[in-house]
Amino acid sequence: MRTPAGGTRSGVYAYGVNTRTVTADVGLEPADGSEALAALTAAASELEASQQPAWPDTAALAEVIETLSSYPPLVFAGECDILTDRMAKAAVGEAFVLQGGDCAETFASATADNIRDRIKTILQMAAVLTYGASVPVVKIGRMAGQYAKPRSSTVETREGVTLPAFRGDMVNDFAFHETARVPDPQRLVRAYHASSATLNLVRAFTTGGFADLRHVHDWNRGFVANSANQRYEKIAKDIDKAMKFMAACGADFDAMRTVEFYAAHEALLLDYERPLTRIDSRSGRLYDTSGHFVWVGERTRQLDGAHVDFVSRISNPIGVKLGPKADIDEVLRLIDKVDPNRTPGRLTFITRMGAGTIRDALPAIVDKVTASGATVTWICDPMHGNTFESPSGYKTRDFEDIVEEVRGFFEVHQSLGTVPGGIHVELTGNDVTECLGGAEKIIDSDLEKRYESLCDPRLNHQQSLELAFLVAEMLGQA
Ligand SMILES: O=C[C@H](O)[C@H](O)COP(=O)(O)O
Ligand SMILES: C=C(OP(=O)(O)O)C(=O)O
Repeated sequence: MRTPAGGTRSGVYAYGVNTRTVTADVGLEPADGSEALAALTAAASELEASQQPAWPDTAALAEVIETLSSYPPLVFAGECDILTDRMAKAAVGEAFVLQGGDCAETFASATADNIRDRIKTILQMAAVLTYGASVPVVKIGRMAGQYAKPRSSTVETREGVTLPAFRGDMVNDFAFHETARVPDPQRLVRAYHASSATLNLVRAFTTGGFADLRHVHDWNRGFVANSANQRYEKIAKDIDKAMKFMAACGADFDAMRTVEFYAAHEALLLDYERPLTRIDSRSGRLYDTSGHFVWVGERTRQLDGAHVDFVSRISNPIGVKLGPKADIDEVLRLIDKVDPNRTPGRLTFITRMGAGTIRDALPAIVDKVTASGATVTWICDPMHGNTFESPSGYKTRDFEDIVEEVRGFFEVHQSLGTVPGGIHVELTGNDVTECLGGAEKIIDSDLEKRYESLCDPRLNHQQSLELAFLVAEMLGQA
């Protein structure tokens, strides 16, 4: 798509992302990405894409894809590039990444209070981690797009009735009846609007004064006072002292009222991600404008599959999940495919091995990747390798296992001289009872009290902060 030279700058062009329909008019001949975009679209029909819904109404789907293609980008190419730089810093220990948010966002829970509380939790965690790591924390919400889920089974059976599995609000409804579970492409459009509203609020909260470090520190003091844990108290007191010292030195706290905050989700539903992929008019490169950072999951990272092909064609920073059975040759080929130019910050491996497995499974992978000369960012997801069914029948995780996997992650990297670049957690700002343990000592019989996740169990507000204090200790010792 070449655009005519001369004229005035269009708003869309100014942010560095061209839509398919908007022609920028800026006196420059922007790079042409139309061939790359056509190839990306063509790959849609050529490659096997796992974990996609069987949309019953393909004409309705085609209309929705057209609609999404005409909508404005949710994020901008320039923002994605900044995040790539931040991820590059995390790869070499000059930053630490905190990715967190719901397992599965829902349309109903995209409320101002829920979004505020999740951001608040992430900001509180980030303040503690910044102190522990003594480097900037890159804050990334698992939000504004995390509406689709890969499933172990295509169906769910309850009391002898078998229906299609719930695949996330972007696909079907959680209610267990036949019509609710039929994949409805209109939900892709709803997901776009819910993501747009969420991002709007995220941008307001993170730039409008809510994120002021002084408030965040006060919230943490409140948490520590209630927790009565001396280890956390010590860290909070140390942060207090550091802030007083900074104030005495004349630090401008007003300049710390805003924070950078990025949005991430699994690039699972290609019928959503492809139409939101746009040409960056500065460079002609493609960006998936549905989120700043997108990742490919453990179930969809086939080398010759559509997901890996898709992310290899876009220029966002990319994550790939690696489970305990990840094959090292496959991992090296993934690097060649997703990061052929070895761009710092481009590729993040999010390892999710399990607390009992990480010390055995991770070293060989990190070692071989390092030996290959590639620099990737290593992030620990201590959630997905530690899920089990409790005696009362809830899918849960134990807080101790989660902490233990992060501890193993740090130990492995320390022993290899490589960099533990961040953590990726499923969390909520609410007081749910989904994961066992933590200072509140949630036990199996508590799970039913407030189990609200529609898929996997999340850390609640309190458990999330505890994790941050414990990881800050690990960072302090690293
Ligand atoms: O979040 C990850 C997966 O979508 C989830 O663990 C799959 O859950 P299932 O095994 O219940 O399908
Ligand atoms: C599905 C997820 O994880 P994984 O691909 O690691 O199982 C997830 O993070 O939502």
